[in-house]
Amino acid sequence: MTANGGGQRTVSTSESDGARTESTTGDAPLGSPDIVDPVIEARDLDVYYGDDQALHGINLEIPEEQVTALIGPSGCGKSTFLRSINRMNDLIDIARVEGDLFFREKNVYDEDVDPVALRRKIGMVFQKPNPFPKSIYDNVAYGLRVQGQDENLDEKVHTALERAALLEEVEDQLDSSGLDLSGGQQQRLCIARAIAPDPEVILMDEPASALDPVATSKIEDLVEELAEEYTVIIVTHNMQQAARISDKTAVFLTGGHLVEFDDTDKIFENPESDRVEDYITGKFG
Ligand SMILES: Nc1ncnc2c1ncn2[C@@H]1O[C@H](COP(=O)(O)OP(=O)(O)OP(=O)(O)O)[C@@H](O)[C@H]1O
Repeated sequence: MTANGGGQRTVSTSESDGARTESTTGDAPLGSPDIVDPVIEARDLDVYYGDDQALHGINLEIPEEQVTALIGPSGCGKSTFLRSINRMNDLIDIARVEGDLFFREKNVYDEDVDPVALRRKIGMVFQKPNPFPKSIYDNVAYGLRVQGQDENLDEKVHTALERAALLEEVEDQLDSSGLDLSGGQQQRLCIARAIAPDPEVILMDEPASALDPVATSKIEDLVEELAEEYTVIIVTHNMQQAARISDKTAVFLTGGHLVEFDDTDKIFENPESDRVEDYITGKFG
């Protein structure tokens, strides 16, 4: 994978309200609310798989401690964008990133960024629950041990399970295999594993799509709770889910373009783009 860490970028700061307004080489999506001190910032981000361009000139600022939903039809690049944030696309040989992706104003594609350290700060939860074939305790402790964060391990494991709304259900069986839990519990275990190292951002790629309605509802409640402490970015196919749990919504449309980004209520009640309105109202996609 290659990346251009030195994209063109101009930033001006409005002194009146402290909000940043930016002009870049690419177009901002419609809507584009002023985000003060964004945690994640994409500037003219292009992603290619071989010769195929999956994302075109993405400009997006993600606010702190809110839930941002990424929605759009299949193949529009939602997962690609999510994976570019913590460099999971590095694991795909033919993936190539151009443009800038900042985490707290540091370009994550700079040469001095260690992707493993980055993923501690920007954790990820996948569509299909993927616990390790280990005990519940060891699933959560795994990342902490690898990172040498094993002082007060019991306390950290308990805290992570509690934050993932799983502790009550498993506290008497921490030595049992994580694989013996239900699908919904396994997904909450994966969330506990992701938050144990105390990240700032949690990326979620359709975390409830493999779950039944009750388990889905628990994950949705949990996502809203997590946003009190973490910045959550969630890909979902389920528009009702995006409307229920997110504060901001980014709409990607076919061809890998980010068309509109705004407060979730605005996107669902009165979007700027006719194409977004057609998508939201089910006319395509
Ligand atoms: N590993 C890969 N190798 C080659 N092309 C890929 C790869 N992953 C994704 N793509 C292509 O990139 C484009 C965007 O895919 P991506 O999975 O990011 O879309 P998506 O919006 O998340 O789709 P879905 O909602 O179906 O999961 C698609 O054309 C897809 O075929």
